[in-house]
Amino acid sequence: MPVHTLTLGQISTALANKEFSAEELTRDLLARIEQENPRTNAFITVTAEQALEQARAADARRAAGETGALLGAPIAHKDLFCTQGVRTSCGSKMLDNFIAPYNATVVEKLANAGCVSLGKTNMDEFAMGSSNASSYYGAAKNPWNLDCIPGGSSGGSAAAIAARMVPAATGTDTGGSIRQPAALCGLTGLKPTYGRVSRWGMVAYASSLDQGGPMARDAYDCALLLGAMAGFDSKDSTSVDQPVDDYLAALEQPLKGLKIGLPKEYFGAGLDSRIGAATQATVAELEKLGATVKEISLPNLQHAIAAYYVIAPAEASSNLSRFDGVRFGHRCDDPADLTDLYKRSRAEGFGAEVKRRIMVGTYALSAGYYDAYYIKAQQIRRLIKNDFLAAFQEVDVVMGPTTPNPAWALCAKGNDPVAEYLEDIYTITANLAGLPGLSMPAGFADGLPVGVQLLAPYFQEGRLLNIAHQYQQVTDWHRQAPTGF
Ligand SMILES: NC(=O)C[C@H](N)C(=O)O
Repeated sequence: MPVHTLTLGQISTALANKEFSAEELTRDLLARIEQENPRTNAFITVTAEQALEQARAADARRAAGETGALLGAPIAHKDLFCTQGVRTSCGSKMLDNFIAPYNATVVEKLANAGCVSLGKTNMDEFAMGSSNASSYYGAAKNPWNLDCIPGGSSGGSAAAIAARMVPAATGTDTGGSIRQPAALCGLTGLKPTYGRVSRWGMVAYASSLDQGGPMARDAYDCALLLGAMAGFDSKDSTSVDQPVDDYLAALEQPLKGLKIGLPKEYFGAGLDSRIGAATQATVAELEKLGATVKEISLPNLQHAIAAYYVIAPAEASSNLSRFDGVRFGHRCDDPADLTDLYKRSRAEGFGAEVKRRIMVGTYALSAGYYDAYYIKAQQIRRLIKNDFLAAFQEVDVVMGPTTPNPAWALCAKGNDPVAEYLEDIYTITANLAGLPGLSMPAGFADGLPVGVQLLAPYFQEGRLLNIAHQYQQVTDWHRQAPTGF
């Protein structure tokens, strides 16, 4: 089998069995990226030399007797994780010239585990979007249909994995940015509990919502990666000091007795009926594995988009104020004075969607409107969290579609930001409540992948991976590859 078709788990076994070296594997995948990246635009930067160096180091560590499962494992990083000596653009002209002076904790942890990073993946500008269309570097394309979006904002990571350029990648999820592109590209993606994975060196978008996590083809690979990414970090004040579970061991637990809740609000108007049917078929499959299913209610779901699109822009307007043309990033030519420098650097450096959110967020936080918008949104957030806490009194996990629709045509929603915001309806509540969520492949609609989402109580990532893994033992949606890749 060509190496690019292997999952991370298969690669790990093959490297341990010395079927190939990390360096040989890396060379093959770099050639694969050279061939497939022009069609998909999944990578913003390919770090060939550094990857080969890391691969040789992994081979040397193995020769010296080390046996780690990720020793020599190829990955890619979403381009908002700081990578020392490598451009970290956040998909923005603003950071097109920014070479990070240090590694994000996630990057460091995966490198220490022996991972080989092949490069930095495309994304919506500053992670604002659900299509990857707002990237300064052009949209990434969905390998299942190159005329469609791969989802966003971690669209480049999703496209790179679906196109078999790399078996796994990091993503970040503020309102669905791991789970939605995973769903639209036929992948498995996990947003951990808020605080589970360090955000040090992860460029901030909306700090009370952002969380990094793994994207891969199956739950096994996500478990492998999450085990290396998760853990307390004193450099991130939102990091939670709680032991990391053995996610690989959790995979094997039988599902007998698992109680699944299906929120009735998930199956109303706006849901593509084919995705509704795929979700029901997934439920039936899990019932066969011993789960029981119950209808539940999340009554405040209807307010989630409105609340999110106040809170996220509000936090973004604050976080992005640091990009002022003074310390780093884009600076306009020949500024007349300091005000002119700020104004023109920001006007030139940010794209339309980022500007829209800075303006919305600044408005929502302004003195006269703070109570009416920001405080109200925070109150709704509490109601949404309470809905979940009540649901988890009755069931172990909440399940539903990841997205209301499959991937749409590139630019189809270009002039209608709200239409794109509505695509986040099922994913943003996990961020508002801080809960872990996973999307797994569950079928197709007209040849485009469809995902099902599982949500669990805080720090039960192992449970989510367990359910997805058991489901993936009896289904093969996750094994399908897009035609031509
Ligand atoms: N960053 C995310 O999680 C994506 C979400 N659609 C947003 O634009 O905020």
